[in-house]
Amino acid sequence: MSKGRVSFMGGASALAIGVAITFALFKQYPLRAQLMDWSGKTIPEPHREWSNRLLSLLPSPPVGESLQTPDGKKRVMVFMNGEHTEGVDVLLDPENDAVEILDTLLTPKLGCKRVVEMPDRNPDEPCKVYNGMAQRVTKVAEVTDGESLYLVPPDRLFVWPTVKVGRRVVVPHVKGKRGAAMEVETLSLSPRLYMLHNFVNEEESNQIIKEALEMSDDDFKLKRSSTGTKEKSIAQTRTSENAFITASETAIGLKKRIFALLGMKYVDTWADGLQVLRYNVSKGYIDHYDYLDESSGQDHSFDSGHLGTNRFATVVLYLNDVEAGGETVFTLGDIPDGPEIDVDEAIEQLRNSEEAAVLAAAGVEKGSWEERLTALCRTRLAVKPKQGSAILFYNQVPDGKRDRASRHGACPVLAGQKWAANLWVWNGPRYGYTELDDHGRTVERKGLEGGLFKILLTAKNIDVPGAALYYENQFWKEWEPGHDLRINSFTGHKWNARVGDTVIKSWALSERRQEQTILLSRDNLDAPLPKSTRKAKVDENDPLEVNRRWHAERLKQMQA
Ligand SMILES: O=C(O)CCC(=O)C(=O)O
Ligand SMILES: [Fe+2]
Repeated sequence: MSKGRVSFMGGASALAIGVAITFALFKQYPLRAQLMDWSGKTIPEPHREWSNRLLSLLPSPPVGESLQTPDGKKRVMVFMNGEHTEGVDVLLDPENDAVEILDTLLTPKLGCKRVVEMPDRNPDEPCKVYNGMAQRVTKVAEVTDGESLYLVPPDRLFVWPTVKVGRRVVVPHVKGKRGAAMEVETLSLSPRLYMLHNFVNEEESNQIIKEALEMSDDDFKLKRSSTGTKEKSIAQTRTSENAFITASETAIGLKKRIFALLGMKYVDTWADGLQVLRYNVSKGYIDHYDYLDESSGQDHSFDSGHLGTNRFATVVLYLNDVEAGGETVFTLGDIPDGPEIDVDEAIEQLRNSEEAAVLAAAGVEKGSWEERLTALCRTRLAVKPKQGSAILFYNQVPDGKRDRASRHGACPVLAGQKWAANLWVWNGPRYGYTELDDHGRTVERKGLEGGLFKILLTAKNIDVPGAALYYENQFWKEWEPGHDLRINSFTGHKWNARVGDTVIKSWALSERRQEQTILLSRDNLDAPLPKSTRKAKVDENDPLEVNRRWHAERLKQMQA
């Protein structure tokens, strides 16, 4: 709330709006705050210019104040996306329901507008209106008297409001196979972190674990993570085993449920695959950000605060109960009570506790990241896994910029085993499914109109030694004769085979058939084999080579 800018005025006044429809908006109640601009100057009623500056409008009603809603009207508080202060008090008239233009009326009044001005987009496009359960509302009939509404700019996504820690909201519209009601509980305001109670049931959890264990495809099956490493080596800072489940009925059901909870329409390419994680004793994941670096690629803009796309929200599903440890910790998060304990002191405390022996027995050394993280897990904002629950947090703030407070890690397991699954949801098509348009905006790759069709591709090399498979210009995998590659692909994808730098064969997948095979053999090449099939020696530190490795790794993850 913008303290110091609040003034009160008596009397009542109604704002006439220049539209033929008679929604009663901004009715001023006795002792309610007046409209003012950023400088604190009161805006005289006849001259109210509704601009972005007016976002500092009104404080929430004083707690405990009860004001009667005039007969037949609905009284709501309207806030900007993700906010819970500086809302405006609005009266809606259900009689105008037929008009269905809630957005158009509310938007200019709060100064809600596009975050990024685009020459080819209408600057006056109204903001979308959501209720506090992530449901889009367009008619007064869908509004409940007394509830809060949220305005979401046309180029942004709804973000769950953080009203206060401990607040619980039931979400009956998010369907799932469950007995008990699904509830969203606010755990922290910064980062925006929520506990999703009863989000997955036991049967689904077990099914996902089973599918991860049964997976045989080399690229997706349960194995040590290679995130942040050179190809084929394993990560030392992420010691869980991961598997990507991309297409099973249970995984897709969970993905859809997550999108519904976020208030988003389900689009497969707006999320990575469901990633199943298994952590044994002492295993964890160092604190990190889920969003990708803005400099990560030239062919995609990761700048989500502007025209690009990046990982927007993360949901971590807890698939079992963990005996000890295994929390998800937010190392920069606000802790509800008590002063923050300094890291060194926390490590000291840990070394004097019984847990130190557990870590030592598992080979965790003093001074290691595992030790530091375990210490932080005891002293920072941390969520204990509980079968059936999940957490949601946002990696971006409501205007799309990266949220530095979203840094988190997986605490080393201290007893038992932890099974979890995560979904990284993007604020648009994810990397690998995009191209940049004339404005540098990340858009869905052309040629994919009409919907993506998923293809399980088998790549067979009959007799061309030294070949490699490329996804457009990006290295995918070494592809030697006799070693079939199994790939999840989509219509519109372009693959090619190279020997050294020479493209010897290309394929564009256009057929909407589920299982397809591409064949590489000496007698069906597009270009002759280069003279020497011996591969050029690679300089590991060459920036292009570093970039190529990065792309190959990211793509493998995102392809899932
Ligand atoms: O396992 C967890 O609790 C968190 C995992 C995580 O942060 C990730 O996979 O990005
Ligand atoms: Fe993460």
